[in-house]
Amino acid sequence: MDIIFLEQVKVQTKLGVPDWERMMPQTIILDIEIGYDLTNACQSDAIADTIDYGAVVRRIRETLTENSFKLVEALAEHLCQLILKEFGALSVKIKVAKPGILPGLKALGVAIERKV
Ligand SMILES: Nc1nc2c(c(=O)[nH]1)N=C([C@H](O)[C@@H](O)CO)CN2
Repeated sequence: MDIIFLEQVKVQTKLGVPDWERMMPQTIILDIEIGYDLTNACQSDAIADTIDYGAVVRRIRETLTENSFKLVEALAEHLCQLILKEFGALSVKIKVAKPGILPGLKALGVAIERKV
């Protein structure tokens, strides 16, 4: 499977289990691997034959402004389903990290993979 990757994407969103945590946006960091057949794009050199990674980032920022989640798990699932359905990806692997939440560790979060 060919991969389009987006590394260390910083996004502002309202996220967290306690109500107070969702009152203000916080920074999360996303690592995303989008599975897609890039054979045609490699030959044609045409953006129409691939998934425009800039469009994916813009859509992620938009949906994470419009939506608020309690769990990083729910946020990760939402993004996987959006990329599969709206961009025609064959698979999506996503890691969602919340930095600076607990003392003594750099970040925590989840990583999930979904396929069509
Ligand atoms: N598995 C998870 N555990 C926890 C989450 C989560 O999203 N998934 N979230 C929290 C709180 O939001 C915490 O980050 C801050 O109070 C706790 N555990």
